[in-house]
Amino acid sequence: MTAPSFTSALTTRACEISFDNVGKTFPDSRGTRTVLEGVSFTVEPGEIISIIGSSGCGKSTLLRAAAGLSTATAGAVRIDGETVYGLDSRVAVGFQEPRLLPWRTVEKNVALGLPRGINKAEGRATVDSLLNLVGLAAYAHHRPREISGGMAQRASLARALARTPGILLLDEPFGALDALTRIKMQDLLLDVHAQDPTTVLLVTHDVEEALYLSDRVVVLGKPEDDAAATIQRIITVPGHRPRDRSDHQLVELRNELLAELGVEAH
Ligand SMILES: Nc1ncnc2c1ncn2[C@@H]1O[C@H](COP(=O)(O)OP(=O)(O)OP(=O)(O)O)[C@@H](O)[C@H]1O
Repeated sequence: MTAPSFTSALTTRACEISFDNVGKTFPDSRGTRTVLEGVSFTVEPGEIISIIGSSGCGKSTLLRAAAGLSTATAGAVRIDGETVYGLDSRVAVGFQEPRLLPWRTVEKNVALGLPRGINKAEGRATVDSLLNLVGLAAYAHHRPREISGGMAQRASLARALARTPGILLLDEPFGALDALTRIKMQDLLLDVHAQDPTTVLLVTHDVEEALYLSDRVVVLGKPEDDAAATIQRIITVPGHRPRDRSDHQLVELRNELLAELGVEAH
């Protein structure tokens, strides 16, 4: 199924985001603990990059630093060359939970993502077009409790897109959805990106999802158990989107990555 075309009143200008020797140290009961160290890579404008790695290795920590929700304790995150110091109007973030306001309708929740200062007519046109895009036009006046989890996640994606972000940061956005809904959401994200190719940085536990969606996959990991995590390798995914999920090259790469993450795949 192809999503209806998206005609926003606004246009996206995809940004570059770069990580320059990024590190993060947290205080803990024994003093401090360095979770991430020496992370350097650049996401080109319009590129989709996934970050994978075992649980607790620091994927969300890296994304939070990119979102300006926390600060890197070493190195810098830069958007189009400018260091990130806090929330940036060019960035939108989507999480595993839809985080919709329960007392607002779907339409009003999506409108929350609109950039400040946008005029009413433009805002309305953008929200209508996004609701169409994510297949929620008929549910515009419903409250979050009246729609399914998958629909709520689509509303959340629409809210992130309402900002026409130069960078879309997604932390396990489809992780809580059933397998079928997850596949539909992945294809929706690809449709949206094909129509308006913004820069996407996605954290996922799902190696298959990373390979299906991304231009490149960043593998985070720890060289030793008690060390900080850093980049193990960056893989350029073969082929072009939309990819064939059963492509033998992808299946082999998936098995190789799962083995690296400590899972034997058959
Ligand atoms: N605010 C914080 N204070 C102290 N430690 C933290 C804080 N946030 C994260 N950590 C620690 O940093 C490490 C990395 O956490 P993070 O959530 O980034 O990992 P992750 O790779 O996203 O994990 P998962 O895949 O399980 O979601 C964890 O050990 C976590 O306990």
